[in-house]
Amino acid sequence: MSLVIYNTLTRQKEVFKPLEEGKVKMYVCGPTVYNYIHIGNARPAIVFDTVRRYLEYRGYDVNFISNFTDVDDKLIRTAKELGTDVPTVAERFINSYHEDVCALGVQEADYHPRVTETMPEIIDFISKLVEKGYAYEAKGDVYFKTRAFDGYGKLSHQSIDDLRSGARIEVGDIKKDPLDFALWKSAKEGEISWESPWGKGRPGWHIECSAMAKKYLGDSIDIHGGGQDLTFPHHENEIAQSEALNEAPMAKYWMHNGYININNEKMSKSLGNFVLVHDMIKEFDPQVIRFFMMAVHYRNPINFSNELLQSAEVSLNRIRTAYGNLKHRLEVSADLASDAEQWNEKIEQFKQSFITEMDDDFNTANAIAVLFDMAREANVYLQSENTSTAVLAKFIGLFEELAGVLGLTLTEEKELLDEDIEALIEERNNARRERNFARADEIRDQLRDLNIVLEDTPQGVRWKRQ
Ligand SMILES: Nc1ncnc2c1ncn2[C@@H]1O[C@H](COP(=O)(O)OP(=O)(O)OP(=O)(O)O)[C@@H](O)[C@H]1O
Ligand SMILES: [Zn+2]
Repeated sequence: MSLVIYNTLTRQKEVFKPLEEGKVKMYVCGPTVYNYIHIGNARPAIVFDTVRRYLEYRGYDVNFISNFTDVDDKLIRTAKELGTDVPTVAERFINSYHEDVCALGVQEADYHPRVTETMPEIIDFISKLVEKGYAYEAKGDVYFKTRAFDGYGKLSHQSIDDLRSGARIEVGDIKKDPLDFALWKSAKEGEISWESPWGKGRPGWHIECSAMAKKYLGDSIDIHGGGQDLTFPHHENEIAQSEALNEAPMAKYWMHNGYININNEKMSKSLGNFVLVHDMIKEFDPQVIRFFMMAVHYRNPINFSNELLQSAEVSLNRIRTAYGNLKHRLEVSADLASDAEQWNEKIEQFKQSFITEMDDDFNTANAIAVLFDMAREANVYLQSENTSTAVLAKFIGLFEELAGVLGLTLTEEKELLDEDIEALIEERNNARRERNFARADEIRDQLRDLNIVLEDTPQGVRWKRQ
């Protein structure tokens, strides 16, 4: 069986075959860092983190790049409102982005380039487009000449004539065609700006991704991803810029995640109907939030509600409980079983089913259903008193392996309360009095793993959190 991916470019599932065997070059459009991210913005972060994890699980060497848009109109406006400058706003929200998505189990990309550190490459890219006749300068701005690029509209499956009839030149526009878009914008008085052959200014939004993908991954990449709303115009424009310059397909597979809606309307900052990750993770276990996203196929919409989150919690707990019970049995019981081979085979089949589901365009919803089946079987197995330690360990190992591919951990990380710590210390004191040093050491190690250090003093045991 091989992995198939739904490609927005061809509107069908295609067998995944990377440009270079065993390697995957992947670029995902990242956030504009002028605010905390909402749960909708978290979806591409979680979806493409899972895509990356699964590709790695399947043995690919993945090079994953995701940008930060750290200068644009919204950042300039926010800086003004807060009475500070653009780099300060960007730094603050890049940090919060990392904190929020890290809580959701998202691993950092191999690199997160920023617009402000890619200026020479962006300016060079635009200059070459002007040289090749794909772009023109007008009053300090530079525009991409859309009609000069043949394939315009191929990603969003729209003809250039239809697009043109729907667009019109606004009053005051200096571009020649309504579909032309800005590659470079001249600076207004007092705005953050960079020197360029066209005077002081800053890049338009689309050009940054073309320049960064080329700089870090080369002219052609394997997977380009982002939210569905980026298909047009952002990704269409990226294709026009990159393919006009590089004369090579920008990406082989274009992947887009569906929306998180609220009351069937896209969650977005402009509509004001958003829930911030920053606030949500104070109330909900972030793993439950991740599970809730994984429970739906990435191309389908999700209508966000607290009830849906609560049911995700119940579902995740079913898997966690089975996993916890297996671990407990492994700790307390001897190796007693006889039909281990049959069970080992059964467990192996769960792994194959999980892979089959994920190979089908990363169908995490069905992959989770496999985890449920496995939890049910584990519970059946635990009903027998004669369990084999090898089978228990195999169940546990596979739960950890497969949950790990989805970025989930199955143990709830509860913070120990002071009373819990003191109770454990008391138990350790008793163990020592009874000369049960093995148990006493075990408790010390358990606390150390939770970053709690014990100090034996003449006045008794003292403890502190590290
Ligand atoms: N409701 C949503 N559901 C799924 N993905 C979304 C949603 N809203 C934004 N995204 C995605 O989040 C990523 C970050 O985008 P960006 O920072 O530009 O946010 P945005 O599109 O400006 O958000 P908003 O629409 O709230 O203003 C993009 O890939 C975008 O497609
Ligand atoms: Zn982009």
